[in-house]
Amino acid sequence: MESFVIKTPSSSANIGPGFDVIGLALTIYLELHVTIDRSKGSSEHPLNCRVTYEGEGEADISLDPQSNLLTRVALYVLRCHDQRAFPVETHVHIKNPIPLGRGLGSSGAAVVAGVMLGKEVGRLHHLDNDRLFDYCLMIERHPDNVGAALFGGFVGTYLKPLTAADVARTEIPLSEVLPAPAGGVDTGKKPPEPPMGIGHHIKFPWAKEIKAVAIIPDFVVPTHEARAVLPEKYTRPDVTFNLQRIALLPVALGQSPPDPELIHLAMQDRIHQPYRQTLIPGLTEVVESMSPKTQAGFLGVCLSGAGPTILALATDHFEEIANKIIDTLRRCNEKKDLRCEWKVLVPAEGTHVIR
Ligand SMILES: Nc1ncnc2c1ncn2[C@@H]1O[C@H](COP(=O)(O)OP(=O)(O)OP(=O)(O)O)[C@@H](O)[C@H]1O
Ligand SMILES: N[C@@H](CCO)C(=O)O
Repeated sequence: MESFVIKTPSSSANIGPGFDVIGLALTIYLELHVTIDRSKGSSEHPLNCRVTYEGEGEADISLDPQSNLLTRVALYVLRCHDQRAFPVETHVHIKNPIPLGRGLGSSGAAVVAGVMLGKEVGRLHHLDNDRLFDYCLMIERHPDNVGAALFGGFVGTYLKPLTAADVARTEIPLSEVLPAPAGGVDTGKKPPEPPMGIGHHIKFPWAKEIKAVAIIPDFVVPTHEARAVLPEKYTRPDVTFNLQRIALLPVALGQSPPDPELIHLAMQDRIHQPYRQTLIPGLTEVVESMSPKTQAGFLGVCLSGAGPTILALATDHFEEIANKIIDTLRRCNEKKDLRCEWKVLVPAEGTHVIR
């Protein structure tokens, strides 16, 4: 019997001005506990895989390996390597403490863990993390969450310009990359393989004094809806505003001791947060009311990913900061008893396999 655990961190994307570029891996981990009994002759489970699940969204996540996002992603990697199913007999137990659709990269973590699952069960040892990143980008098309979840820490991610033929390959509809149900009618057709070297990342330093306070409201904002409210075009002053801040952000967050005024300025944004205010009542009020001048320990604040989680960076006074943000969210929300959880997190290790 073979067994191993895949651990993948949650993540916060954007950190203010870095829309679709910057990601921060955080210390809430998705875990896959995998066992494979290759001695069994056959399996009663579809695709030779039994899926069990505990944690966030337990009632909603499909346990059918043909429909579950994680196993479909693993199967995509396997099928690109002429393996049509999981090895007999695979059991994947998913432990997921990352809240779904809240801006903490649950889908990015699922995609990264799924790609790693495909590599491990398929014994595809030649696939290094840079190549796995290409596979992730065929599924989640913005690199910030998957980059942070795969490589860990505080990262800048970017895509290389692709040839026309490669663009055509990455623009293949997701339904062809990840046919659902994955085991439907198996035509034996190989799915489109990712072009080589689509995605890249660079690691930024992170000052040890800085902690991330995640304030997690009890409602879902699906990423596709939060992307649909963004405009197609921006004005030159808004683009310049963000460029000026993104040039500061990685330096400001790497400096020890941190400079609160510089961080506060570097976390401002005009590309996504103002438009998402409609989906997250109170976001603008939180961003405009919090300042290092009036709140001890506070450095800066932003929307985490596509929201609704709010991410405050701070050196101390975490509870006071979280409570102020929760009060503002409640004041601006129709639901005055809006429930919010909060957690103090730090940069996390990237995806790894424990044997
Ligand atoms: N462990 C998992 N297993 C299966 N499906 C998952 C898992 N985690 C996330 N998903 C799918 O991803 C969806 C959430 O993705 P979405 O991109 O909307 O939000 P998010 O990734 O949590 O937030 P953000 O992208 O803003 O950080 C869930 O509704 C579910 O369909
Ligand atoms: N950069 C992405 C992250 C969410 O997945 C967005 O803000 O839409």
